[in-house]
Amino acid sequence: MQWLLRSRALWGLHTSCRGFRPPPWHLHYQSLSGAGTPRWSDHHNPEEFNFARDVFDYWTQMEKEGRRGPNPALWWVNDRGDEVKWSFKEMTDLTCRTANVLTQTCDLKQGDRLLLILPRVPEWWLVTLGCIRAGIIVIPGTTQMMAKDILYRLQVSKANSIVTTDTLAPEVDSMASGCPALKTKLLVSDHGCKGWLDFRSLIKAASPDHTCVKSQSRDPVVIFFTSGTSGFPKMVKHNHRFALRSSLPSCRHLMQLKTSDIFWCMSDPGWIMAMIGSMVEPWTAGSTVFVHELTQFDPKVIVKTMFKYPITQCLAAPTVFRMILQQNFASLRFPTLEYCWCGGEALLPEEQHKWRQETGIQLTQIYGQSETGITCSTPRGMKVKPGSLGKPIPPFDIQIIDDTGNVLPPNTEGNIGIRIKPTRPIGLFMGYEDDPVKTAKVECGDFYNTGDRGTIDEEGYLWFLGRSDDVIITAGYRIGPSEVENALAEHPAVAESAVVSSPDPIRGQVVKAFVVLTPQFVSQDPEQLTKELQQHVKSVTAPYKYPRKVEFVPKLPKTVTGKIRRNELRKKEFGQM
Ligand SMILES: Nc1ncnc2c1ncn2[C@@H]1O[C@H](COP(=O)(O)OP(=O)(O)OP(=O)(O)O)[C@@H](O)[C@H]1O
Repeated sequence: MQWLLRSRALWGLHTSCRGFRPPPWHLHYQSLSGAGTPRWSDHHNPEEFNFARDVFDYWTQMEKEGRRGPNPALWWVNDRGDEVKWSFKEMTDLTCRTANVLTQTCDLKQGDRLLLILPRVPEWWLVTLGCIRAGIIVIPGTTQMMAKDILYRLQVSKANSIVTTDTLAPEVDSMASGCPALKTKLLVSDHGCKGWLDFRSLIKAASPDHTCVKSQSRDPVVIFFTSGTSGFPKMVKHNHRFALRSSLPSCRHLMQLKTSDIFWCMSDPGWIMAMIGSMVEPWTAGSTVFVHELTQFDPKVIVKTMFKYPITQCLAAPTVFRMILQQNFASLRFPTLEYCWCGGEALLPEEQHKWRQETGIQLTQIYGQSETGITCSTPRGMKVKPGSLGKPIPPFDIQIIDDTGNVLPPNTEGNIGIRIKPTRPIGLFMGYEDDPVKTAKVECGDFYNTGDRGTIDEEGYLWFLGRSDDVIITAGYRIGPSEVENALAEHPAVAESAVVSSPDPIRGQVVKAFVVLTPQFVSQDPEQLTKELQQHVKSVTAPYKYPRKVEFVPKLPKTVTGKIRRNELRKKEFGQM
C-alpha cells in the first residue's frame, strides 16, 4: 500500500489523457454546480460514448482549468490510518497506465473479459476505469466468494483475465486448468505470487499516454452476476449506456450531487450498486467518491467514519442502517451528512422513520436490479411516502402489468414492468449473456418483467410486495412476504424475519414466519411468544395475513450480499432440499 500513499511524490505524475476531446455534447453542460454538470435530454442517445473519456476526463479538464474545486476524485481510507487522495488528473494518469498494462503487457483486446475480484482497495477503481478506457468488459465479483463460486464465474463468463488478491490467488490456481479461456492473472498485493503479474509494479512502469478506445454506446462494457437470491447467479450484460444514463437530467435530479459533495457508497465492489454509487453517479457530477476499506461491516466503524470525514451523502443496503439503529449510540447527529439512500432489499417504514428521528436525515429507498440500475426512487425535494419505492426515473416507464403485459389500474397488484417497446430505455441491460431463452422469457408484451410484484398508487408511487416467487397464495388470498415482515418488525421481540409459504393439508399453503429474536426475548416461552406475534400481526395488518406457523431460528439464510434467501426456506418447507 505504501506506493499508493506516496504515489504523487514518487511519480511526479503528469496527466496525458490523449483520448480527451471536447465531446459533441460538451455544449450541453450547464451550470448546476458552478463547474457544470452534463445535461442531455432524457432521450438523447449519442452513438459514441465512453464514461472514462467523456465524463471522467471532462472533470480532469475542469480541474486543470481551475473550474472544479479542491476535493479529490477518490478519497480512500482504512482502519489503520492509511489514506489515499487522488485528484481527477492523477486518476486519469493512473487509469491510462492501467489501460496500457491491460492492452500491452496482458495483450487484452477490446471486447475481452476481465474478472475483477478485489476488496475495496484503490486498485478496484483503477482497473475498472482502465478497462473502460481500453474497451475491456469488466466482470465484478465479490471477495466473499468461495472457490466454487469463482470457478462458476470464470467458466460461464469465459473471462480471459483475472485481477485479484494474494488471498484468492491460490484458489484461482487450483482451478485454472478448468478455465481454458483464462490467459492472464494479475495480482494486487505487496507480495509477489508465482505465475501472477504484479499489477502495482506494472503500472508504475507503464506509460501514462493512452488513447481511449472509440466505443459505441451500444458496445458492451460490464457484465454483472446477480446475487443468486432465487437460483444460480445470472450474467447481466450492459453497454456503455449503463453509465450514460447517470448523465441524463432525470438521474442528476435524483441525488442532486455537486462537485463539493463527498459521496460514500458502502456496497461490496462486486455488485452493480458499487459501480453506480462508488463511481458513475458521483463522478458524473464531479463529486468525490469516498471509500472506507471496511473489511467487516462494523456499525461502530461506520458511525465513526460518518463523524470523522466530511461525507455529505451515503448509499448502503438497508441492513447497514438497521444495524446502526440496533446499537445504542449516544448520538447519531452527523456533522456533514445531508442525505442517505438505500437499496437492494426492502426498507421497513419504521426503520425509515427511526433513522430520521435519530439522525435528522432523510433515508430514501432506491429500487433497482442488476438488469436495470436505478429504476425508482424519490428525488430530493419530492414528497417521501414511507415504505414506497418512489416514482420511476425517466426514461424508464414503469407500469404494473399482468402476465401478458396489459397495464393494470392503480392500486392493483401485478408484475413490475419496464416498457421496452417501441423504445428500449437507455440503461436497461442488453440481455443475459449466452442465454437468449432467459432473455426472451423476461419480455412480456411491451415490457421487461422484473419478476417483482407491486402496486402503483394514484399519485404514481410504486409499492413493493415481493418477488413473484415469494408471493404466498393461501385460501385465495395473495400475500407479499414484506407485508407480514413489516408487521412483525414492529414487535420488540423480532430482530429479523422471513416469511414464506408452507404446505397445509386444508388450505394448500399457509403463511410461515421464520423469526430471529432480539436478545431480551430469547429465553421466553416459544408457544406464548408465537401467540403474541400472531396476535400482533392480526392487529396491525389484515388478519388473513397472520403467520399460522412460526419458527424461531438463530439466523436466516442469506446471499453473499446479505439478502434473505426465502427460496431456500420455502424449498425446505416443501421437502425439496
Ligand atoms: N428498494 C428495494 N426494495 C425491495 N426490494 C428491492 C429493492 N431494491 C432491490 N430489491 C430486490 O433486489 C432485486 C435485485 O437484486 P439483484 O439484481 O442483485 O439480483 P437478485 O434478484 O437478488 O438475484 P437473482 O436474480 O440471482 O435471484 C430486485 O429484483 C428486488 O427483488
